[in-house]
Amino acid sequence: MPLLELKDVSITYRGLRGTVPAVRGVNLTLEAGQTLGIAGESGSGKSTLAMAMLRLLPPGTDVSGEILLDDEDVLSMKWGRLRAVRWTGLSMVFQGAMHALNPVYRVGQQIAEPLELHQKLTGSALEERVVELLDQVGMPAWRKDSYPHELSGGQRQRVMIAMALACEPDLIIADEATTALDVMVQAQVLQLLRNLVYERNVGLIMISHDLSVLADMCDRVAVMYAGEVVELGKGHALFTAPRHPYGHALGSAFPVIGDMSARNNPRGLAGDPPDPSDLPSGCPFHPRCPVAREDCSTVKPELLTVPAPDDPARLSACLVAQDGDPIVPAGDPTKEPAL
Ligand SMILES: Nc1ncnc2c1ncn2[C@@H]1O[C@H](COP(=O)(O)OP(=O)(O)OP(=O)(O)O)[C@@H](O)[C@H]1O
Repeated sequence: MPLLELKDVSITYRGLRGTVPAVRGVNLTLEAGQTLGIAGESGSGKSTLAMAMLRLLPPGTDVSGEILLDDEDVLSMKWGRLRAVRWTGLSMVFQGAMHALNPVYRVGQQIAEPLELHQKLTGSALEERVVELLDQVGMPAWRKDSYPHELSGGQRQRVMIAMALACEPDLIIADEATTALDVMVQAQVLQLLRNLVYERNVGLIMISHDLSVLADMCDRVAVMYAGEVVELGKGHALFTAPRHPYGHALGSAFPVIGDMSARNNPRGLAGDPPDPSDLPSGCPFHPRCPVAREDCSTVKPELLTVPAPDDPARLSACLVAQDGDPIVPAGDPTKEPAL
């Protein structure tokens, strides 16, 4: 049984300016001890999906489908159970730690809170655990007495990670958790997350704009476009041999670790992602797609198996790739993906 299973998850925001279908029909699974990356441009629905897993979306938002954590549907949990699950089952490290920490409490108190509440720790046992958690994220014990404004951005982010680890959750969702950190601290935090996965069999979901981090860290990566998963495959293979033109464009816009040709040929993608409340017909990517055919504007591609080297189970929602045709136009300056 997978640790996490998302079945046909769709999410629609409802507001004064109408409805926004931000996530549509997402199916994903994650096993314990595995890392799943979620990639995609800004607005593709990555954070919305993560917030739904913790049921943190604004009231009135429609969420359909199932989000099964250890076979228990997060969407139908009672409030008390959900509160416990948010720390002990899955926890999230948000982007922007400054806003997530409470400015009037010392960081040690903030790390202690879930431990008091959910693990009933008190006194010296509580203090020891706080210090141990700070140590795990590379911070000295005396930092427990600091206020958030006395810490650097990287230190605050590490405090957030210590809080997320506090109750030893089975699943951690890291949403751009390392993006704002300098390279050295980022490497430290990534190593910490890796250790948790390997040593404690934690499941990790990493949401990041930094594809080199995803390629390096993740067993599998889901590429999202306009609220849908358009490609799903093995971490590194997905960026070296994409099977969707959007995956290719994303991969060639960012350097992939160890692939100097991509580094020398960074290339952005023309145009903007579509407005989720006014999606194009057919494949939502077709207006920006360099290899779109006529039927791409009328036929909505399903997510089907399109094998790639080292990744026979790759899934791609692209009619061109599904027909075995090149997903990169002739003469494209970026590296042709291996066929
Ligand atoms: N509270 C909200 N009300 C209405 N629409 C929203 C709300 N939050 C997000 N959206 C819309 O939902 C879509 C998905 O947004 P989301 O933040 O999930 O994308 P993302 O891929 O995480 O982007 P980023 O990388 O910038 O965080 C966007 O079109 C966004 O404008």
